[in-house]
Amino acid sequence: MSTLGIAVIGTGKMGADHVRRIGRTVGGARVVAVADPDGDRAGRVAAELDGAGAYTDPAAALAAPGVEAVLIASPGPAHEEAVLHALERRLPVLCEKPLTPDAAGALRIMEAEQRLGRRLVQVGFMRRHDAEYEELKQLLDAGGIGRPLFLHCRHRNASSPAFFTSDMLISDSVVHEVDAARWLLGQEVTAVSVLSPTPSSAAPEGLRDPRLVLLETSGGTVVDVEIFVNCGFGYQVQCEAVGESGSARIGDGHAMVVQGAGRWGGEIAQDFTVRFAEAYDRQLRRWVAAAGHGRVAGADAWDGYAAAAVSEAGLAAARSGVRTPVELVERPPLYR
Ligand SMILES: NC(=O)c1ccc[n+]([C@@H]2O[C@H](COP(=O)([O-])OP(=O)(O)OC[C@H]3O[C@@H](n4cnc5c(N)ncnc54)[C@H](O)[C@@H]3O)[C@@H](O)[C@H]2O)c1
Ligand SMILES: O[C@H]1[C@H](O)[C@@H](O)[C@H](O)[C@@H](O)[C@H]1O
Repeated sequence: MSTLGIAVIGTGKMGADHVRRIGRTVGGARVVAVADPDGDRAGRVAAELDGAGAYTDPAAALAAPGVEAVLIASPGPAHEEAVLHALERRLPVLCEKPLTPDAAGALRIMEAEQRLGRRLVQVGFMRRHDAEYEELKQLLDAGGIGRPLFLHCRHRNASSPAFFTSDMLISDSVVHEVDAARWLLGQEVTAVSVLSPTPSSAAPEGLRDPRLVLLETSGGTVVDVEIFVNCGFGYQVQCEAVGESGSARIGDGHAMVVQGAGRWGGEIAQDFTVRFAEAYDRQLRRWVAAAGHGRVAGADAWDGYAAAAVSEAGLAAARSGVRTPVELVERPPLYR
């Protein structure tokens, strides 16, 4: 059986995790090159692989022998350049979220794809591949709880990395809920408001954590998102949909519940690599299968662009304290 040769750009936490998944749990693909400006890190990841080249320059990794597809797991601001290089080579791309932190960068990627006349870019919005999210979408699509009125979302991380900024609570974290809401509801987000309480005393100095983000949608649904990236106790991603005739909730965790000594309870995942392990596997398997045929199997560049436009409006709303409308360009035919 032929296998898809993948170059992985960025070998930090997520890139190294994807490399392990491609080797262990995803069939039909192999990593043939990795790139990271931190050459030691790239070298350590490549050393675990059979014959993969390690590079400090992403462009050199894309030009390496056997590269047929690209997985980008560098920080968000570096995504645009890497995606455009991959498109110049007509390579299918799985780009970690956010596609770009800003709408203008995502538009440039869409323009490059339109010049090629093909969609080659998939965005790593992995919740679209999570079994619980898929079940909720099926229920909503089937009208199982009637017209959706609210999505109540909670997104909590045990702690944030040192490089995390107040803007990233919106552009790097809430961007997941933006995509999930657009996908679950089949609607665009039209306006954003942000409320920021007095920061938690556990938040690093200067970080506006937590925040409450309100999204209004084209179909009149209201989505509230609590984002709290230093909650201390674990990784929690929950979503309750409330419709005209019922409600449905996902993300409560399904670990064993233990009762004893006047208490009952279970464990909370500490990290996204645990909570979304199966979703990352499924995302990779679907992408590998689709990329082999020049297709995408998940969020595309339009979805990446729409999410970036909502993030931009969210950042403006957070600064001004004023409800901010989302301006989208007309959806090009390639993405309809
Ligand atoms: N889908 C998810 O649940 C999820 C989870 C975590 C991270 N992410 C995303 O994955 C990406 C990486 O996040 P991370 O947590 O692994 O960060 P990280 O800091 O652990 O790793 C980033 C790596 O990219 C390297 N890098 C920096 N600039 C680069 C460039 N120009 N080209 C190539 N590599 C470069 C860094 O040296 C580092 O090794 C981000 O886009 C992040 O939002 C997604
Ligand atoms: O980059 C990470 C990742 O996307 C996680 O899924 C999310 O929970 C974090 O908030 C974010 O910082």
